[in-house]
Amino acid sequence: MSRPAPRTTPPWRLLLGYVRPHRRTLLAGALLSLLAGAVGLVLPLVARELIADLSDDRPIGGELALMTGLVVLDAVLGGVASYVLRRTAESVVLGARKALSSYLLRLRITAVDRTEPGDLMARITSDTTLLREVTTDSLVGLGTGGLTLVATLVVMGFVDGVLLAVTLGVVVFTALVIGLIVPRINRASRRAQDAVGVMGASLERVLGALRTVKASGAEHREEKTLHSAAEESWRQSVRAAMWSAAAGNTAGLAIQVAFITVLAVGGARVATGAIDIGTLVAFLLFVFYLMSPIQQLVGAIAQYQTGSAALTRIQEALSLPAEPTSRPAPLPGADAEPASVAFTDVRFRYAADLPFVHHGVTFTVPARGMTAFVGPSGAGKTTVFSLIERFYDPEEGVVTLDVRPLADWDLPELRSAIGYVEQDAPVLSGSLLDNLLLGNPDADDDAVRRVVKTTRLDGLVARLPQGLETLVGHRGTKLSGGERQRVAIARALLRRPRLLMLDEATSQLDAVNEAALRDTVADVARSTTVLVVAHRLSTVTMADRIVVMEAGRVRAVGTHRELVGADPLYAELAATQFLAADDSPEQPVN
Ligand SMILES: Nc1ncnc2c1ncn2[C@@H]1O[C@H](COP(=O)(O)OP(=O)(O)OP(=O)(O)O)[C@@H](O)[C@H]1O
Repeated sequence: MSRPAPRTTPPWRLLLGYVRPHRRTLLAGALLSLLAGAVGLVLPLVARELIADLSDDRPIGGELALMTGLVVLDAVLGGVASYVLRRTAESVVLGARKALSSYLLRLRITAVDRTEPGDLMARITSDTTLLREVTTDSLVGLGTGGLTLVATLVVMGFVDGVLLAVTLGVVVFTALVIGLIVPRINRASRRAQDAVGVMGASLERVLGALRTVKASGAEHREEKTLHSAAEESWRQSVRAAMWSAAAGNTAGLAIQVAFITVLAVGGARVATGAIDIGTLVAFLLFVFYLMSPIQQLVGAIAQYQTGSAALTRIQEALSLPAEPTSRPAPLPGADAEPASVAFTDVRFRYAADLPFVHHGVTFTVPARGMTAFVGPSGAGKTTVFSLIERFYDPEEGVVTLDVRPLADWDLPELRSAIGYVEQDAPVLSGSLLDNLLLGNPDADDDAVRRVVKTTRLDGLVARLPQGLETLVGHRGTKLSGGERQRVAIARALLRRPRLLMLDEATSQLDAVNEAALRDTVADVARSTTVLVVAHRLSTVTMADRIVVMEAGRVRAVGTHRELVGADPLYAELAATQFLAADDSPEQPVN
């Protein structure tokens, strides 16, 4: 699914969209089960023949063979039908899961900021599962039940029109009652699924920070939140079950009422000679025969309500803003030129109801060399990187890469030019090698070895039992903070980016590793454009250019030496946090 589904799409259309690719198999399954039903209907007729032959002392071998054949055929047809239907239903679930997971991977970061990942996970795992029953019970039930109902009513019409009108009166009245119940099933199912989403979100929150939860002694409170979400889901599911049962029983009751009414009206008609007693008996049998399709239909409608609540939740996820689909772009080649970056009067806020973070940011970074961003916490330094990656778009002003506005870039092409080490240097579960290759799966062994050496991970790799194949645990918990940072840097370097962005990438490193990485970064900066958000002056003093930011504005740009003299804020930062101006190596501004 490449476009968000419009909010107005009714759930059944969405369902048909998922079912359409499997309509032939679904139809085949439905026909097979109808056929199995028809074979089942023939059996009593053969049995009647058999009994007649027995009482007339005629041989019954033929009927016995036929009945055996029919029983086997019925079982085979029924088995195949249920396999085909179930398989189709699983394919529908698969289709929905694939569409939804592809879509969620393309979500815009603005959408991710506004949603709970745990709830989105519940939509992919739990809500899609509900489509299985909707496909088989609901769609097939509606088809086969509806068909049988209509066929039976037609036959009943031939038997006696007046009695049919009486039966229809009862059926229509029941339909109205069930029509009142159905929205309640939908509402309760929706709330039950929402509660599952809340549970997913709470679980994700707790498991993502279990150490902090334990250290804060918050298990008990978190447990309460989880339990109350689980209980809410239970309460609402039970409510849905109650209304479903009420709908089913209403259908059963309606048949009894129809039976009594037909008996009374039919009896009167027999008394007046309008119909004979045989017709009345036949009609009453048909009334009972109606029970099965009506209950099948009611079951299908009730099931559809649960499914449509799930479909609505799926549809909501598919309506979140996403990035356009496009082919993955190749990484820049070894001879690719470094990129230049410029911000012109950029004004940006994370959401319309939040204050502006950038109030007209302007700076230019030429190709090659290292530019450091410094300034107080919250000044908007990390936001600069987020805008360059196009996680967000500025409200006003222009950001360019290679003098080309970012809006004119193909997104994968833009991102393939950039290596980005985030502030908290995330490491994904999997092996160390998986993590290194995340940004460049085609990197050869040599490149990996080189980058492992330059980021000083070689000691770690040698120490680990399975070397690069060692699993690093959920979020890289088996690594130290400094090791995680070096993995993140190695991953970014392996992409051979035209622009390398490091957000406090050396903050957790010890002095030896930091010095080594500083040399590596200085080396990289000779052939690539490097942007660093720096909190340490050791990083800053080696920069070719420093951009001092304060409260969403650029205060000053210059070298360490220039800024210590020219910018009071920078001088203060240097005096309190960093080093003295003399520590600056002689570096020209590009
Ligand atoms: N995803 C977000 N949604 C809403 N507000 C955000 C988001 N990310 C950052 N902010 C806000 O934007 C402002 C600037 O954040 P930013 O991370 O760019 O600052 P920074 O200069 O990098 O700070 P630090 O040095 O502390 O990392 C902060 O006030 C922050 O609360």
